[in-house]
Amino acid sequence: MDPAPSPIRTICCIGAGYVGGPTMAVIADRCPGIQVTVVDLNAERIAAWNDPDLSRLPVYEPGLDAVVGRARGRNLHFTTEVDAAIAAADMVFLSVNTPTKTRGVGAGQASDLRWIEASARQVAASARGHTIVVEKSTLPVRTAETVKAILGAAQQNRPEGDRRQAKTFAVLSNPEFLAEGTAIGDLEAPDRVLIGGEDTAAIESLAGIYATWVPQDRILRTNLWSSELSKLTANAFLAQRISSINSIAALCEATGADVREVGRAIGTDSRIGAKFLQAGPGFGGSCFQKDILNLVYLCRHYGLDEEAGYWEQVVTLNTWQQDRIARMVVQRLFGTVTGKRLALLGFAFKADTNDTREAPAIRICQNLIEEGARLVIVDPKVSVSQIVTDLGQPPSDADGGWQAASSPLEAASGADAVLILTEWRDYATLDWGAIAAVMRRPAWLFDARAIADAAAARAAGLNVWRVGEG
Ligand SMILES: NC(=O)c1ccc[n+]([C@@H]2O[C@H](COP(=O)([O-])OP(=O)(O)OC[C@H]3O[C@@H](n4cnc5c(N)ncnc54)[C@H](O)[C@@H]3O)[C@@H](O)[C@H]2O)c1
Ligand SMILES: O=c1ccn([C@@H]2O[C@H](COP(=O)(O)OP(=O)(O)O[C@H]3O[C@H](CO)[C@@H](O)[C@H](O)[C@H]3O)[C@@H](O)[C@H]2O)c(=O)[nH]1
Repeated sequence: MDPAPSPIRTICCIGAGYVGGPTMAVIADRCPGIQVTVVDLNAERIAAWNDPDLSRLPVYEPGLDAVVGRARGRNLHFTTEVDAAIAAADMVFLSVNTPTKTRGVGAGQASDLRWIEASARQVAASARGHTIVVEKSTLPVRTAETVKAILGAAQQNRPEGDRRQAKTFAVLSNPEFLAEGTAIGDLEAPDRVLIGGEDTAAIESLAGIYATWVPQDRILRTNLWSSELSKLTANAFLAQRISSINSIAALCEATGADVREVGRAIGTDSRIGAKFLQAGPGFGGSCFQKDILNLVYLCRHYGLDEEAGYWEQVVTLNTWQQDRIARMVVQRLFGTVTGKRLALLGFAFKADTNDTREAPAIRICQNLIEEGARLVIVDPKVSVSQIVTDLGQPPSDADGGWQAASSPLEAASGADAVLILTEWRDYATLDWGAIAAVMRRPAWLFDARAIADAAAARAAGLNVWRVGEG
């Protein structure tokens, strides 16, 4: 029989990123009796988490500042002292990055697990007594085997004569389903919490933490492999819906149908559901593409080539949608954008985040830069230095260059077109009369999010293209 679950008093989370930071902040907020320490090798990031000015946290998420403000210094700590935090912890979350491999076997598809391995080795070296190790990162199915093997070697690696208490470990999978921009709401009221494992006491220790604020029927327990695979599968299904609706958007444009009407018509079927049917410039973010490619790689690894091809098509269609939008802009601007000023509204991969990882804006901008356009980019949360990194070139006013603007009106000044790429709420209420007045005619609005007031833009004399509108 498994021993009774022991209450958790100290948590260490390795990785103070978009997941580690908000997730641990909510746990600390909801469980004042648990000391939570978030560690990272990146000293700059840790300093930002400790910044007394809560508007300067390294992750922008609505509501995060209030949660951090309540818990930080009380039972929520951010530090670079990784080993000490692991040694003090009853439970260690691994919340490190797992990007797609860029070289070697599986490059372009498989997950790069070097950070998971390094953090597991650090836990193996620094843990004391019994430690529950929780995979919070998104991982290929069966990664827990690797984590267990590394932790298991901790005992064997002990120097002879080491009389300290033996180290023991339990490994759990507890993937995170938060979406950026709504992370705090998702964490405070999740659809479900998923815990995979073999050790019942460990599972119940972790379930006990969540049960502080999550109803029991939303805490799902599975085996390790189902838990790991469920995370990849959830993202694959969500991304598949976006590629599906984007493919229909193109057909709507060609036939006179309207993708929003089609979305509403199919979304009211309770078997389909209304969510994730917004056509747009393609999905971005650090997860969807990486996780589907990982699924593709796993299918191929297990000899399931047809399945691999099926899922791969979701990513292919997404890239096609981004290229299609850039091509369409060029085509409508008389086949050339060389030397033309184009205002780009929104650079983040979705609204309410400063994250630009895999943002569709990056590829669309690169395509337009390649065509010689002069881009003027504005985003309420993305820094100029981030855009420099993403586009791989500093601002310039040359053909094939980009500059930053501080408002949509400034970006539109002298422009032939405004292109909306992120659905920031402010873009729904832009003053099209004022914008049209400063643009060069004939002028266009290309609304890849279908968020702007198209009637007002048309009334102001702009030509309007909206994604999915025939
Ligand atoms: N971003 C999301 O919305 C989201 C949602 C659900 C799941 N995930 C998954 O969660 C994981 C983390 O994602 P993220 O967006 O927070 O990544 P991130 O890059 O923002 O953060 C990861 C952090 O881990 C740190 N790190 C790496 N190795 C370390 C080590 N050995 N010791 C200490 N720190 C180390 C890095 O410095 C970095 O700050 C990924 O597997 C991702 O797929 C992400
Ligand atoms: O109808 C829709 C919904 C989303 N998107 C786009 O899809 C991308 C991803 O959006 P979203 O899923 O809301 O944000 P993420 O933060 O990437 O969250 C996803 O990826 C996370 C990381 O794995 C998971 O935890 C979440 O459950 C999953 O929703 C963004 O570019 C959105 O603009 C659309 O184009 N149309």
